[in-house]
Amino acid sequence: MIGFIVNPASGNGRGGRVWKKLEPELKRRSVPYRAAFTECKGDAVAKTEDMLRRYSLDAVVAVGGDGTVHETVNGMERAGSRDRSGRRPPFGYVPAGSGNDYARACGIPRDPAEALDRLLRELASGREPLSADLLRLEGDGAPAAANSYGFGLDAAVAEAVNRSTGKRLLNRLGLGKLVYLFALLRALVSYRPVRASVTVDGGDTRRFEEVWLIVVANNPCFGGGMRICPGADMRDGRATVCVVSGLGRLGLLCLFPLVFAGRHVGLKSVTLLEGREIEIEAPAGMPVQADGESVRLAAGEAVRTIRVAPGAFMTLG
Ligand SMILES: Nc1ncnc2c1ncn2[C@@H]1O[C@H](COP(=O)(O)OP(=O)(O)OP(=O)(O)O)[C@@H](O)[C@H]1O
Repeated sequence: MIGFIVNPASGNGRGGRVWKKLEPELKRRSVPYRAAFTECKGDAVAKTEDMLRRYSLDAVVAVGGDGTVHETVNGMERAGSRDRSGRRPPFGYVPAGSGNDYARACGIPRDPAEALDRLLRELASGREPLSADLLRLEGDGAPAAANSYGFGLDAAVAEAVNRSTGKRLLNRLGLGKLVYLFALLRALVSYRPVRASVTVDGGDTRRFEEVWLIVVANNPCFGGGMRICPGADMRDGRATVCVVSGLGRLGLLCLFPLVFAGRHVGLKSVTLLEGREIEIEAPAGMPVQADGESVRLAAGEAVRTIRVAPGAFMTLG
């Protein structure tokens, strides 16, 4: 049996529409399944955990955007990645969000019927699912990340979007992306870069001035297709770190379009590092996001450690 975690609100309601296409297909193919529909933020964590505790599953499949991937994978983590019969069902994904960075990294088709077909074929093949890494941020209750953690400007944008009161209305009008654009423009004007340092695998500490953002990534893209860490690979047991620092607002604006093609690599203001354990020392109030979802950390923490958990979950595709 396959357990589906469906976020009907993802992608401005695309999640609900995608499920309406998937369900008849599952019935037509006589695929046994259970579906749980998320109702609010955090619900996919609880519903995934519940699904795993109650059933023996061949796979747990998220239908939604990167936020749904994030919560589903964290729900699997909470259940110890095991189902009712003690097996480790693999994670599968049918993209229905607006960004879909996880799907990009895995080469999962954007078309839901194709994504489902690929997933079912893989399950039927009997091949061993691939193992994938997770990123874990040390600290009480901090969620794991499937794609990336971001510290700084990008996290300030995520925080502003989460708080936005007009988001629901704009989503209903199909203008959800405008919320991100407004939040980004505002952050570009108001965000103040900070001083920070990064230590990788206990080596030399690198110090940076005027830091706009630090991304620790498992996958190349974040923010809906920005190739911030082009070399990141969720199967190599390592994280890629990208630090954007030492430039003014105008410089940052010019850098922006380059990131979509990964052409920012090599610029003086961009530092890429790689390792298994990343220590970031930054002002305590620096905003943090995990897979695009804003994260609240205990106040006063100035040093954050992120560890790669190699092969922490199994994945289809
Ligand atoms: N029924 C619901 N109504 C409103 N929000 C929901 C519901 N279920 C889940 N959510 C929240 O919706 C948010 C967005 O989900 P998700 O990230 O999957 O979609 P997206 O933002 O459209 O896609 P992407 O992150 O790929 O751009 C998440 O914060 C999630 O917790």
